Amino acid sequence: MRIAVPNKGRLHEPAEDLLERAGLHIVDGADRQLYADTVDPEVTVLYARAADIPEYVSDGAADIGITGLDQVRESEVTNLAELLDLEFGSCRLVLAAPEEGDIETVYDLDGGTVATEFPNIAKAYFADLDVTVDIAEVSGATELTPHVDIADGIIDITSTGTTLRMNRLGIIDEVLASSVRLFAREDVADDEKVQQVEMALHSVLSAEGKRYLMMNVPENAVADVKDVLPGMGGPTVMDIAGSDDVAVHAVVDDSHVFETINDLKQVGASDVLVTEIERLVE
Ligand SMILES: Nc1ncnc2c1ncn2[C@@H]1O[C@H](COP(=O)(O)OP(=O)(O)OP(=O)(O)O)[C@@H](O)[C@H]1O
Ligand SMILES: O=P(O)(O)OC[C@H]1O[C@H](OP(=O)(O)OP(=O)(O)O)[C@H](O)[C@@H]1O
Ligand SMILES: [Mg+2]
Repeated sequence: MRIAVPNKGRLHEPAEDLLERAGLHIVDGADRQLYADTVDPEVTVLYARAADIPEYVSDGAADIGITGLDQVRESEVTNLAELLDLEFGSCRLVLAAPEEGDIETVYDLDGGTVATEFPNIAKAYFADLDVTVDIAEVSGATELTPHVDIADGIIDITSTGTTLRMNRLGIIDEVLASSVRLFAREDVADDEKVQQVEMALHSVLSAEGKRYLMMNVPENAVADVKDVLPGMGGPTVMDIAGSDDVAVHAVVDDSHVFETINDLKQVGASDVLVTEIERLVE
């Protein structure tokens, strides 16, 4: 089973980091530039450009891929199944035009030209709205094109909005909200190995924003402690050898930890430990 992972650019590091945290450690292979082994002898990594990954998975060069939804849509391959939203690389593909120009809605672009690195997404977007435009395909610096009379508007990625602002371009419409996805070729999506990888990555996402609380509690205060804990399911209660206290363990949302610890102290808990959770398999 082969996973295609971005080889460079902004998605490379977070994608590798996620595999690491999921326990799918990458072992230095002979040629890490192209392929790498993982701790699981049945799973290898293929490093590829973010834009090529959907095609590679579709064609069988890899079985699973990690890349942006924008790249999956642009590739127009139809045999992929999305397994997970990996919740990084979030951005929006937007239609934008010069702020001081006379283009205020998408319909003002009818008969005009739009520059983009995403010609297939752009064509589908305008076809849907029945707006006729020429698509000028560019490979970067799209934001410049309206200022050098190459295009009337653009469809491009924005995240902080800095680049659009610097180029005095205003957003007219959102074309696609994107983030990085885990996807597999449909014919292998239900395979055991694919499911195992999905579960491993999912467990990392599930643990995000959660904390593990451990504390000692007098036996007669356990009911009060349970009332205070907002955690998932009931807490785990364990005897402590040679003590009248019991140990209570629970998983709590990070956003509730501050308040919960104060409440726990009030009802008699002591020696409260808060730790991070690496993975959570539900
Ligand atoms: N602000 C952003 N700009 C560009 N891409 C983003 C942004 N935020 C998230 N992404 C995601 O990252 C993908 C771009 O990956 P790519 O490998 O091209 O990275 P890059 O950092 O733009 O590298 P390159 O130097 O090759 O342009 C996009 O398709 C999108 O899914
Ligand atoms: O809203 P912002 O935070 O400003 O981000 C958007 C910009 O980032 C990307 O460019 P990138 O840095 O990838 O350079 P590139 O055009 O060379 O790919 C994208 O093409 C936009 O230009
Ligand atoms: Mg880029």
